[in-house]
Amino acid sequence: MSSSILAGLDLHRALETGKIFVPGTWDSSQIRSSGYDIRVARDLMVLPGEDGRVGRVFREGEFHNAEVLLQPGQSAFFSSEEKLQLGWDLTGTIGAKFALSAKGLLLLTGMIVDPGYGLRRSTSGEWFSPGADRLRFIVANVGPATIVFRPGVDSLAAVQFTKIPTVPEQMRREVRSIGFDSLADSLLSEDRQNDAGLAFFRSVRDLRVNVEDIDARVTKAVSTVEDYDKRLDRIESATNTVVLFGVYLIAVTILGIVVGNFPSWMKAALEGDSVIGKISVIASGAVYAVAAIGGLIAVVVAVIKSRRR
Ligand SMILES: Nc1ccn([C@H]2C[C@H](O)[C@@H](COP(=O)(O)OP(=O)(O)OP(=O)(O)O)O2)c(=O)n1
Repeated sequence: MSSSILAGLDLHRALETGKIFVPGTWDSSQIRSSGYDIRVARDLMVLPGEDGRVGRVFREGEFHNAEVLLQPGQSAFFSSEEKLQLGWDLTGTIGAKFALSAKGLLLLTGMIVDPGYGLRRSTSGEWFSPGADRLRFIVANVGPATIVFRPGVDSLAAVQFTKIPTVPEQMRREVRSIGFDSLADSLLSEDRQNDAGLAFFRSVRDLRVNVEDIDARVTKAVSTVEDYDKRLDRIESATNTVVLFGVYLIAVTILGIVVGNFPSWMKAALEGDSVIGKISVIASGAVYAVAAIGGLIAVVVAVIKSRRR
């Protein structure tokens, strides 16, 4: 007999006869034309804590119905709402859902659901379903925005079931997931020492928090330096004004002395006999007056300019 993917009526029939999930744990709205969308369970999950680290643990039967927010960089452990009891003639293939991948959800999962997953062998050798086994996933938000999950409602992964030749009696084994057992030890135990498969994403998140902290400090330092720069500018401008004012005062004082005494120097030179003396007094008086007035104008212009800065 060849293998074939369960689709349409065959898929419905397999679901309704309990060959895939434990009755009451699956929902017909999740059926696709050739597969089934697994939902996030309301229990058996580990959610990020307050500081973004693995924190809140919901064990089997501890229900959490509120929305789960997965911030960028955060990761979580989820189980399927559906409980499995897969027949010996079926196998499942798990895949990510593109709508979630497009948001940046990274789904860490095994790919295969083995025939007989969820079944146990009794001491008398009979196979039965205790109705307990789920699928388990580690997810990480590696996207830019918060991803929201409604436990018991939202889809998490897709599964395609394939009809295969029935596993012969002598080859049947209870299917255990060593991966989950080791996760259960580290994530669900009271004494949680690490974040199991989630550590990488926590480290990335911690790194981002550190970088944001450094960024904030650099921005603050730059603004402080700019502040000091402005203050230095103001001090420099005030100092220049004081110096210019000093120069102005000296210039005005000398000008005052010269203007006050010039008539008497002029009179003495004109009454004297020396022609050179007369010319030099008149020339030096004129040069001094031009230089002093020019200097005064230059100082006033410089003061006005420095005040405008
Ligand atoms: N996301 C998944 C994928 C698989 N399984 C279940 C169904 C599989 O039949 C069983 C074993 O699958 P894997 O081989 O992928 O898991 P492990 O590597 O943990 O198991 P093992 O080491 O036994 O191969 O685990 C699960 O619970 N959750």
